[in-house]
Amino acid sequence: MSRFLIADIPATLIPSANAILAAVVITALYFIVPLFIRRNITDAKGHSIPPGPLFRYAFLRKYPERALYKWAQQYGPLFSVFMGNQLFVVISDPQVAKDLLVTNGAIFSSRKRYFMKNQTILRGRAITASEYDDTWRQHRSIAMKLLTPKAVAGYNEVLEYEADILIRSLLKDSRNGTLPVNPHNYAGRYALNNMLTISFGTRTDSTTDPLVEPALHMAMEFMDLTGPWSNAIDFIEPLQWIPTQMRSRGRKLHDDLIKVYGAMITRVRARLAAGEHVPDCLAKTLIETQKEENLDEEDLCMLAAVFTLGGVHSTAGIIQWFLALIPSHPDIQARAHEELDRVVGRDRWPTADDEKNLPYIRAIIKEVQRVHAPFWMATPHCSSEDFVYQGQYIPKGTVMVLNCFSLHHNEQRYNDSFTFNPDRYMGDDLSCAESAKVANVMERDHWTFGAGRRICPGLHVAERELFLAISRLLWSFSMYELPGQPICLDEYEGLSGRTPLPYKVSLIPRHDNVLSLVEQSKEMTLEF
Ligand code: HEM
Repeated sequence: MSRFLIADIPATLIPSANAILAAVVITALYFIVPLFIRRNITDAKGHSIPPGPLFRYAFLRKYPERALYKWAQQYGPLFSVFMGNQLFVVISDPQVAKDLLVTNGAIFSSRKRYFMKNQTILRGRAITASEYDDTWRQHRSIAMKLLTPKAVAGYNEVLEYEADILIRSLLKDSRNGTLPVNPHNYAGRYALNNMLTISFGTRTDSTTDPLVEPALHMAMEFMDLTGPWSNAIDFIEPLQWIPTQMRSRGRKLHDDLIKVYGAMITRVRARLAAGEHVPDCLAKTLIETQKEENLDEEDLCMLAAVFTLGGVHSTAGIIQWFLALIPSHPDIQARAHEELDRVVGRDRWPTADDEKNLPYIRAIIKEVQRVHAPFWMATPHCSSEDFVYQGQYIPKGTVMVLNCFSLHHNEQRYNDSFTFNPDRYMGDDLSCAESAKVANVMERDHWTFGAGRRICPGLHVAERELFLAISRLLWSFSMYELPGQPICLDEYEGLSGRTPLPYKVSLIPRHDNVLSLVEQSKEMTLEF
């Protein structure tokens, strides 16, 4: 039997070491390069996905809106970018936003099953994490019943009371304006109490109440873990299989939400069972309709939690941005004070009824929302069917991003868009909810609450809260930066919901009636 020896192969047929090396490199590149370089995707008719940057990204962690703004200038109002294997399409033009998210809302209203937010923390629940399906419709419609303009009118007394308490706590803790304050916990407790009242019929009675810290911490942790661009773990699947710190934080947050809000649901249930009076609130509605609506315990917790997750950090963030901005705009502050003195006078607080007569205050609030929208990328939607828009292909499963930063700095819509200028909203009498429905999309005030079928269901209550807090802050105080401590307006905290870096502000009461009015409002402790 003859044996085959390498030596028998003609020398010309034996690959050289260089050729082997080249083959290995080419094979490696064949498999590795696509992991880093975008690929074109076309439909059967040859339509390509929108243009976009050459590379794929694992995350865009710090200030992603700045990258989106640059790319929008380079690639146009509809561009695409790959995060790992996930295709993102970014909308930076008002008409495109309307055409896709509103007119074609049946196709562009789902949510991607992000690993951190949707799968780990909220487990597909809490409205915001549900795909566009019957569960989402059912849960959203339950929540909406508590958030209609009529329902909000019913909470007016509570919201006004909490606005009094906000002013009272600031005045007290600043020793009538002699000490500077960091507004973080005050704005946070104001928004938290409003949401606790609507969700559980309860409130916290001081900034040191044991619920304030965990509730604000969970809201902050949620914002930090759920940035739509910030987590490599969302886009690189193998990272999801190993026990990383991110994964543990996500799981812990899920467990904490169930523990804290589950205990509160249990408390409401026990009180109802004992025949005690429980004010009308989300938890009561959920418990009473649990069987009929076929909700399990986790649905209850997550639905109750989403009001504080969605409604605290956002509203409190805008109040903090307002207090950060206004001291460096003394002319704007003076005009607001003049309007309040003229319309409301100095003997009483501004109330919700005054809103229509305070156009400049309304304009300030809209302008703060424009220049400091808490969510520069709103909450991304996801397409549930293939779609071709103006010759560009958007495959099913694409993450659709509303690029609010670019929309809010569109020079055609907002002249000198990087300047804080409330005057641009003078003459705009519409609420944010009304403005979201205007026929000419170039006249919409801003995109802070998102767009289409997923638009924020809490916008009526948020608008009322913001009006009461901001009009009363302006009515009560003159606001100043501390000498040598300018407040930073460019940097911020939060990978999803943005809040200013910690700062202190000096709040000087404008007149004696501030003191006498707050003395009339006592902090109320509710039995819970
Ligand atoms: C100034 C305060 C607020 C801002 C800026 C804000 C902003 C947003 C944005 C941008 C979205 C995503 C919209 C979209 O997908 O197109 C959203 C969704 C949502 N918001 Fe708000 N929000 C605020 C207050 C509230 C409040 C007070 C509540 C609850 C009472 C709330 C509950 C929700 C819920 C449940 C969703 C998910 C809706 C869905 O997926 O169908 N938000 N919000």
